[in-house]
Amino acid sequence: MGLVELLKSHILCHLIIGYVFLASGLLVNLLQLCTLPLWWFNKQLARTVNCRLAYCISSQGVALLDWWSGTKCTLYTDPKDYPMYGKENGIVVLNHNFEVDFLCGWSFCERFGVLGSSKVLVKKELAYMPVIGWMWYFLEIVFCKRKWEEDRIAVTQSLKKLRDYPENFWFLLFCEGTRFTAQKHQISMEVAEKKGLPKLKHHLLPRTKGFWVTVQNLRGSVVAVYDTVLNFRNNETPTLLGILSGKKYHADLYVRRIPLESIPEGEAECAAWLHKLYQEKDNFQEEYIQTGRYPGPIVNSPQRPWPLVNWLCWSVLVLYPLGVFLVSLVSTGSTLSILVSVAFCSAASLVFRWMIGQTEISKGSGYGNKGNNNG
Ligand SMILES: CC/C=C\C/C=C\C/C=C\C/C=C\C/C=C\C/C=C\CCC(=O)SCCNC(=O)CCNC(=O)[C@H](O)C(C)(C)COP(=O)(O)OP(=O)(O)OC[C@H]1O[C@@H](n2cnc3c(N)ncnc32)[C@H](O)[C@@H]1OP(=O)(O)O
Ligand SMILES: CCCCCCCC/C=C\CCCCCCCC(=O)OC[C@@H](O)COP(=O)(O)O
Repeated sequence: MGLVELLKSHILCHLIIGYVFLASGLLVNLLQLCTLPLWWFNKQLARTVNCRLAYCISSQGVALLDWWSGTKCTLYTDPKDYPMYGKENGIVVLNHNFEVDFLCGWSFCERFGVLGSSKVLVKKELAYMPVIGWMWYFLEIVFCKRKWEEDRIAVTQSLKKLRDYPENFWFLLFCEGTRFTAQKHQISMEVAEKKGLPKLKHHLLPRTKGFWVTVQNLRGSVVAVYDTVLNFRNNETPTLLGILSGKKYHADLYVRRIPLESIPEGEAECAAWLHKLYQEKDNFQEEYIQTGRYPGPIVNSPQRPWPLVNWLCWSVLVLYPLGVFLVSLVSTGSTLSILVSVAFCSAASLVFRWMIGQTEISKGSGYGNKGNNNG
């Protein structure tokens, strides 16, 4: 292991990265809170300002993936569709097998200039997470309880609000509703059998209601569905802790652009369309496993330097006062103030570790398991 690798895997580096993320993130959350009065005077301006502020947070995740760990993300897509990416609103349908799929998603959003405005149908539990959950609130992210009777009205209302959003956005849907595990797969295939649907080898059976309600409510504002399949080379299953330790991975993303007008309007027809899409996704996944490639050519989608610039700026801004504080603490601080500071740093480290834990599949929800949500 070289010196740089050793440094990247050192806990002190992780603590510094965690401190920069939490301190800058909470500052941004505070700035977002200050934009509240603006919503009454100029809603569109408030939304644009919040997109820029959110970029300051999510692009730190991209900096970690692209610049710190050096992970490469390769895009397979039709070159004819490429110029449209980032220039129109799209619904992204992605497989949900990996702990860092959201980071790869963010990395592509960054490359196409839609990182600050990107949206997702996300489980309500994440709304309470400091920094990211609070940032999402100001981005008008759509939260769901994964209980349709309770979600139907709230999700529809949130989606309707996005119709006049002033920035181009991608709306991410993990239609499987939860991360892939062998047990959840087996249960969802039992459901597929009962419903007379063909079995899927690499995906859980998609939940169709969220997709239907999203397509219906964003029609006219969203132009296309981006069917996307994500995989990592060499059968790797990357983790956020691995990325934090500087481990380099190689992601391959397949994107297929489908015009929204080709998707049926009726609920049953739309559901059938989505089931067919997942059968096709399953075939692309199989092809990747067999050949290490997707259909279609690789298109160069270059990284931009802004996530790194943003990260360095925030690091200077929050590390300098920390340094000054630590020097004065060591030189003049009482034992009590040193103990309080140590306790505070330990609590912050625990919060950061807890946030990372939210990405770990082994700590995932029981949604989709037997006895849980219609399983
Ligand atoms: C060029 C590059 C392009 C792209 C780049 C890629 C991406 C970048 C884009 C954007 C990035 C933006 C942000 C990313 C950042 C972070 C996000 C990170 C993670 C958060 C994600 C989540 O939180 S996922 C969980 C929440 N989301 C969802 O659940 C969405 C899917 N779910 C639905 O749509 C649901 O329908 C629902 C949530 C709306 C309602 O849930 P409910 O459970 O009530 O669902 P249903 O009513 O649909 O379920 C009941 C029906 O399902 C049948 N059933 C029962 N058991 C099962 C089972 N085990 N599996 C499957 N189906 C089952 C049951 O029989 C019912 O059937 P019906 O016939 O009655 O419908
Ligand atoms: C330079 C600093 C960089 C910091 C990098 C960012 C670190 C942020 C730490 C945590 C980010 C948490 C984001 C959580 C979003 C991902 C969670 C997720 O993937 O949810 C799973 C959900 O779909 C389904 O849940 P279940 O599978 O049912 O359970």
